[in-house]
Amino acid sequence: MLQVENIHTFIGQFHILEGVSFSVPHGSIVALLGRNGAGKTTTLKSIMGLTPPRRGRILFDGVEIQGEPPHAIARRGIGYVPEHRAIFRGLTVLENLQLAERRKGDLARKSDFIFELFPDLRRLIGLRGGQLSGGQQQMLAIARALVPDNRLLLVDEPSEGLAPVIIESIIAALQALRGEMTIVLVEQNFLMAQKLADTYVIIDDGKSVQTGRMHDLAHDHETIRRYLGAS
Ligand SMILES: Nc1ncnc2c1ncn2[C@@H]1O[C@H](COP(=O)(O)OP(=O)(O)OP(=O)(O)O)[C@@H](O)[C@H]1O
Repeated sequence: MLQVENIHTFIGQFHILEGVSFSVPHGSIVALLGRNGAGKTTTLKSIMGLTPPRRGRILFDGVEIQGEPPHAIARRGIGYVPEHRAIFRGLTVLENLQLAERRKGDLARKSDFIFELFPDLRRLIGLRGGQLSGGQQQMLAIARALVPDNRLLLVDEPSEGLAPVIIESIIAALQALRGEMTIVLVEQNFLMAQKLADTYVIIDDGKSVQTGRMHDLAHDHETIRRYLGAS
């Protein structure tokens, strides 16, 4: 579904991505792993056109999308759940969801599906974003990406700053999306990545250095120590 081919991305004069390549099969969950500052967020932003790559190709359903503006890339059916959630704190849950509509009636069409996945959001519908807990904000951020007809979700560090029990509920929700959505997940929490992802891509110093099956990585202590800095 998604093919990232040797992309190079600059931010200002800084050469941040120096060759990132990976592919995302339809219906799979792919985890982008790597240390802080390795380039995982920049990879997601490059796919979305927010920091467009200067070199390389990005194909979505076989069509080159690099160089298109972010709104055009989103309209192809790619949803972005950014780091730190970026919900509108002064707007209600309902208003946050309404703003995510791409076509009139999107929310009405999707609301049963969304509230089945996140029952808490129905109860919280009138509260402002800023009144929600971190976990509830994360659920809203994911729900927002489900309002329009997206087929691919790019989710950046959904576990960040959340308690283990809340992380479990986010894992369950993303697990429930399997089959409906193809997902690229950036995650520092190795256990979360391990529970969700089919395959992994390790990004180190702006380059993709290793890919494989997530199941195999869990036993590869040398790779984990070298690139992820975890025991
Ligand atoms: N606006 C910017 N200006 C300059 N350098 C930047 C900018 N944004 C990111 N970088 C640098 O690009 C590199 C990659 O950052 P990126 O956020 O993609 O890493 P990451 O792997 O997602 O790590 P983290 O988990 O810390 O977000 C880092 O060295 C970061 O300092």
